[in-house]
Amino acid sequence: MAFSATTRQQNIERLQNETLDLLVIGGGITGAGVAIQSTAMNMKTGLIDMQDFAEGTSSRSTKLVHGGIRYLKTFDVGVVADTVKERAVVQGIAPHIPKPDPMLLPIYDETGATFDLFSVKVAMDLYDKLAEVKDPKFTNYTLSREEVLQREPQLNPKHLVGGGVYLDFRNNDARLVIENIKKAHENGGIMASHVKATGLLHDDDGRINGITAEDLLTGESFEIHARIVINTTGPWSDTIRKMDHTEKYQSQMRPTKGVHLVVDAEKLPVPQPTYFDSGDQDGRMIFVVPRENKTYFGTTDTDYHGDLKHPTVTQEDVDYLLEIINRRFPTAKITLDDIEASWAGLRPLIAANGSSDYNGGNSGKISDKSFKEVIKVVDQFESQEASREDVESVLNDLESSLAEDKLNPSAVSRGSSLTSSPDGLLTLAGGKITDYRKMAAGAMALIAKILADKYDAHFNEINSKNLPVSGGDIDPHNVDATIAFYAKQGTDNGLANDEALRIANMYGSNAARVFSLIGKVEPTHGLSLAETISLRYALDEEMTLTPVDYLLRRTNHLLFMRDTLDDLKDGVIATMADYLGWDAATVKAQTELLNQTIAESDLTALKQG
Ligand SMILES: Cc1cc2nc3c(=O)[nH]c(=O)nc-3n(C[C@H](O)[C@H](O)[C@H](O)COP(=O)(O)OP(=O)(O)OC[C@H]3O[C@@H](n4cnc5c(N)ncnc54)[C@H](O)[C@@H]3O)c2cc1C
Ligand SMILES: O=P(O)(O)OC[C@H](O)CO
Repeated sequence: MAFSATTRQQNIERLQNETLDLLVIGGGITGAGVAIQSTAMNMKTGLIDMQDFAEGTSSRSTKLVHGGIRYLKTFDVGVVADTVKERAVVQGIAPHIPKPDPMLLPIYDETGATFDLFSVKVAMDLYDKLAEVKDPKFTNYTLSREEVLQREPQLNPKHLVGGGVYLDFRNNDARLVIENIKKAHENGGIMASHVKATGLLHDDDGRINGITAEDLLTGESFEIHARIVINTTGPWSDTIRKMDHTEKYQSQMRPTKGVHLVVDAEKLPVPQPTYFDSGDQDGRMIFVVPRENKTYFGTTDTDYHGDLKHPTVTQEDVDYLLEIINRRFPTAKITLDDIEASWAGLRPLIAANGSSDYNGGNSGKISDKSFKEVIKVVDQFESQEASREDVESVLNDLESSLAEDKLNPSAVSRGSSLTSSPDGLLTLAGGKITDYRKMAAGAMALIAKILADKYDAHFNEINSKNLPVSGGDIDPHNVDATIAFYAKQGTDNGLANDEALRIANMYGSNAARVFSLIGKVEPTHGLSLAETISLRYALDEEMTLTPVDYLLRRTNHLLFMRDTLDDLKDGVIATMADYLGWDAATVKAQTELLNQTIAESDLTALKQG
């Protein structure tokens, strides 16, 4: 189904002229999850993102679907229970994306270790129980020191006492977003990238009924009218909440930066995803993940106060991660020059969140600071110096005692928050990619209630656990055979087996649409047939507007194919220029943007000192 640059233009015109039931601000995984469910319920839904879909945190994660076994250490069992159960749900609705990939957790006998051999078994058993893992292929087990070293001989043997192996899933985060967005579009949603919410509109009763927006590609400003507006802007959530120009809204977000670095697999060969303590007694655990023929590792977890759009990798981040990696893999001797790619993302942590509140309602006592604010605003209310809304706003932003500022970033809950401002702006923030479906289902329950109560508008119920994303029409219990079946359509039409498998794995049940382009589009500008049909599909059906959209988010070439990227990029730019009718100035600008993105990713500036 066409979902192209032309579709974007048409959708912007529709957003200007039609009143929506629901407008979603933010096209990361949280907004995409709301949009797929609201459109499945036949709500007239619009979604805008000021960047490309998934260009925020949702393409900058550790690329896992996992419950966060380390959160058990901070007794955040609620988040783990909610999230780890969702692994199987996400795999069920997007079978071509998350893939089971058991994690090796080496245990070191050192001060501040998250687990010892006893507690890791307890944690893994609880993790499996919560996730209802029953397949003996995937149930957890422990390894002796020798068995761990047999698997990963490069690991430092000093103080190593053994290890655990438990099920988690690898993920393609940006692909999960775009497949939700595409399905929402297929359901009739009105989606547009590079459209920025610039202000909130209110009716005569002061209730939010839309936004002002700007098409960032043309500079055109316009209004979008909707019965309900939900803010799913992750790290930007406070920015939207404060657009009301009411200082009463306290910040609720505490973004922390996480960095990943990529090296060639030969530099750091790991047979499976590996997860261990930093060893710095900072509560951090570090992932080392094999992906394609690379290995990436991370992450840092540092409070962030900079530009939300462009978190960057600093020398300090690199030093922190390399020190840990070279200590845990002493023969690897990874240096800055070995880094081929990198990415930095911002966790949209909720400062005052003791766990997830999918339908509102927080847990934990309130902090002393909040307690004083409550007393003050109630006194002001009683002396008519404050309104009821003022009191409600302070209550809305209570800071739980569990998340005082002094908590170190890694101890802050990864739970989510669903709140409603006094003017009716909904905000769904925090959480993880792994529980995006559950977060959205909670929000949809509230949205459906508001539409019924306020507008007498009723919509069909859905079971979002059975709502496949675009490309997800695959039996989740028979993925490999189905992917192989799809791939055969590629090899039958002249593709090499590895090319056909890459396309089948990437697009799932949409692979047939990609392969159907063979014979209709001819390779140009030196691109292979496989790359040509993949790029054409991205342009026709994935609202791909720039080479960075394609090379970083629709595919992961920029991160995991750095060594062949230079042979590819000019052909991608030239082919897009033909398709989109770019003039020389646009080609130059897009080339510069791509080169700048690549230089930022491979840390050219740091390497040049
Ligand atoms: C380092 C790191 C590792 C992680 N690893 C994992 C993991 O492996 N597994 C997991 O489950 N979770 C992981 N997470 C958490 C997960 O990535 C996030 O919880 C999730 O991506 C947040 O998605 P979101 O849609 O809420 O926010 P975002 O993805 O940031 O989306 C918000 C969107 O809103 C848009 N926006 C902002 N302002 C406006 C505006 N004014 N108008 C229009 N659009 C606007 C932005 O452009 C952005 O695209 C990780 C997070 C980090 C930082
Ligand atoms: O929640 P953290 O701090 O473990 O960071 C996110 C991980 O890297 C993957 O979810």
